[in-house]
Amino acid sequence: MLFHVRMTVKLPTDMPAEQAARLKADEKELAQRLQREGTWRHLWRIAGLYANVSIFDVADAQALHDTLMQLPLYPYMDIEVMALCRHPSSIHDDDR
Ligand SMILES: O=C(O)C[C@H]1C=CC(=O)O1
Repeated sequence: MLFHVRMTVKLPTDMPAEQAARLKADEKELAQRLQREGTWRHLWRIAGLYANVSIFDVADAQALHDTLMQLPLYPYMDIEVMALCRHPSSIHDDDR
């Protein structure tokens, strides 16, 4: 099942730089693993914002929830989710 996810990162302004750098590095490692595994299908920066638009490919809403909760930056993100289904005019066989 595909989900459109928008994540907006809001790190506390008083977070020590080292802690922020560690969180970002851990997030990057997991994000890249999930992309290699096919779970995190698309990851785009929203221009001008510390935010992204992503497409996740997971079994169901529970699996998406569990994946998002694992993200190191999860406690510092606002997350909006939209469930997606196949568009009848899509030419992409893997849109499901
Ligand atoms: O930078 C972000 O948008 C937040 C998060 C998502 C992937 C990643 O590496 O960090």
